[in-house]
Formats: sequence, structure tokens, C-alpha cells
Amino acid sequence: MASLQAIKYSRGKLLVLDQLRLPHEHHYDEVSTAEEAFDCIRSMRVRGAPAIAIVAALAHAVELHNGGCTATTPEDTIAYIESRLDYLKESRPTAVDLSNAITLLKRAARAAKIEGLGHPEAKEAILNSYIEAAEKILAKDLENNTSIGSFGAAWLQQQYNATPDRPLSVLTHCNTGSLATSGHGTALGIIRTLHAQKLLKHAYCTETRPYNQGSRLTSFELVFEGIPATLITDSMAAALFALHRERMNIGAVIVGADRVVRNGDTANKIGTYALAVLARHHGIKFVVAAPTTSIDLETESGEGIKIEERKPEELTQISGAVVNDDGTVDTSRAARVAIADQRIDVWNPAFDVTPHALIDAIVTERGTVVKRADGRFNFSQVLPERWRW
Ligand SMILES: CSC[C@H]1O[C@H](OP(=O)(O)O)[C@H](O)[C@@H]1O
Repeated sequence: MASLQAIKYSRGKLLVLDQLRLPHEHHYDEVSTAEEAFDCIRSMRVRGAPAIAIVAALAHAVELHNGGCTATTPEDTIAYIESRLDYLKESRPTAVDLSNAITLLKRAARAAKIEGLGHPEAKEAILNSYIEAAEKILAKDLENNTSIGSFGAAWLQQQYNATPDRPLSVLTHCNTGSLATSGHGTALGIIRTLHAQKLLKHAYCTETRPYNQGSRLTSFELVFEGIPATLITDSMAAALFALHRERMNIGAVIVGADRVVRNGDTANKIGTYALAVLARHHGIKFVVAAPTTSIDLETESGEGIKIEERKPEELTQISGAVVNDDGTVDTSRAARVAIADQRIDVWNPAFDVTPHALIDAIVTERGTVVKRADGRFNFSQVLPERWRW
């Protein structure tokens, strides 16, 4: 049964949809330890900045709930939790949601109400404080996404005076929907909300080479939701804007974010920067959708963002369901094929950085941020001092 739920959780059990098998196969992996979570994230069976943070947080919660911590003293219990979180932080370095969640979870473990360090219930109090904080991350993410959807749709409606009689078309990159979050999505969440409000004419999604989050995941989500959509290759965006901007009323490129830094520079899936340049050239708004968990105020500009590089095989090989001679797809059979000379050198950065100058708006769950007169973003309205990580 097809599902858009990337993560299924109940206390003591975590199931994660294996996105490497999508869209043809729906298989959930049980993830119960930090090691299993690390591999699930590193291999991109689960991906998407918020989903990565949620799986890491909850896998360790399951581990703790099921007796994985053998420490006895409060100090050793906290040390164990912190060591596992530091290990998980290394699974993927660019998206900041994971490190922000780890900061929050460490704080929760240390803030456990301990009557006395020698109190027999001290360890239990620490474990419960961690588990409750991890569960809140899951619950808050869905709330964030529906709020981002509302703010983003309202901003675009206002920018273009969009109505059901004059709806907007938008283009999105990568996958930022239910398969990258706990549900609804960020950039794709805005598209869902525009569609629900009858303000969406058409959605275009890019293939998003080399991992194909767009063709494998976003296409699946858009078809699943019955949203009018067209898949294009990354290289077709320029021609789409040049030839169909007016006719399709393409008003915005809406993308997600892995890390928005203090000046608004944004790291996102490779190919995002090119779309920002094209959008600016064609007078199309470029909108980043990101929960405040994806904002990193410690880093001043995009130059400070570590860009993950991944293995060559993700570009020189591809997997999919077998297509029979009659053209039907046999979803029970998968195959992996080489699509390049395996001896060629490959450069495979998973992300690029879009300068804030090319970004028209950054939509968060606490409101839409636009640049001030000095051309800089200021996030204090959505991330006041007291809410900083
Ligand atoms: C709301 S997902 C944000 C972000 O994460 C994706 O990267 P990946 O698929 O490599 O985890 C993509 O960059 C999305 O825009």
C-alpha cells in the first residue's frame, strides 16, 4: 500500500520508509539503535534535513527505551547519551537540523529533574526527559510544515494577487515533502497549500540528478496527491522559463533548505543555485522554505558551510524497476545499471549555496522573512534571542 509517511513511531519502535526503493517498492526498516540510524541516514534510505534529525533523535529514544543504556549513574547516563548523539551528528554534515536537534536533546537530558544525583530514579528521569524531547521534535515538525505552507501560500498570493481564476504555477527542486519531513513538507508543503486553496495552476518538479529525489520522490508525492504536475530534467528549467513563463503563469521557484546561515545564504540540493540565477534572470520569485530548525546563526555566510561530497556511483550508476519488453514496469524486479564509464573521475557535491542576494523570501513556521533595505536578511523576528539554539 503506497504511503507518504516516511517515519512511523510509537514509543519503543521506529519504522523508516526505505526511500532508495521508492517509488516502486514500499518497505519500512525497523531502526532501533544509533548505528542503525547512522546507516539509514548515511545511505540516504531516509533523507531530507528535518527527517534526518527526527530519525536520529527517535532511534536513540528507542534505544534508550529498550534498555540500550547500561550506565548506572546520572553522569554516565548523560555521557552515554551525548556520545551517541555526537556519533549521529557525523552521519551527514551539511543539514543543520540534525545538529540543532542534538543541541536541544543534550539540553533536555541535562535538564532532567533529578531530586539528587544519588537518587535511584535519577537515570530514569534523564532517559524520560530525552525521550519526551525527541518525541516533541517529531510533533513540532508537522506543526512547522503546515505553518510554512500557510505563510508561503499567503506571501505568493499577495505577491501575484493570485486567485482561483488566476492561479500560479511554480517549480520545485529535489524533494521537500512528506518524504523529507514528518508530513506535509516545506517547499512542497507550500505547493500542497496552494493546491488546497485552489491557487495552484501547475507544479513543475526537476529530476534532481544524481540521486533523483525529484523524479523518484516528488513526482510520486505530486501524483499521489492528485496535484497537476510535470517532471522536467534539471537542464530544462531555462527553456521552461523562456518558453512557458507567461502561458503557465510561472511565478516562483520554491525550494527547501539544508542550512540557512546568518546573512541568508542557503545550502540546498545541488542545482538550487542554478535555478536561483535563472529565476532572477526571468523575473521569477525565488523562495526558500525552511523551518527555523534549519537556520544556523552561528555561521555568518555560505562560505562557512561544509558541503557533503558523495560517492561516484551515485552518478555513474542508477537503480530502478525492470521495464518489460511490452513497456510495463515489473515492480517486483529491481536492477542496477552503469550509465557511465566507471573509470571516469566524478565530482558529486550533494549541495550548493545560493547567495542571499538571489533569494526573495525565506518562509519559516514563524513567518516570511524578506530582505531589509540594506539587502540583508534579519532573522530576529523569527528567531528571537531566547529561542536560539
Ligand atoms: C525539507 S528537506 C530539505 C533538503 O534536504 C534535501 O537533501 P537530501 O535529499 O540530500 O537530504 C534537499 O536538499 C532538500 O531541499
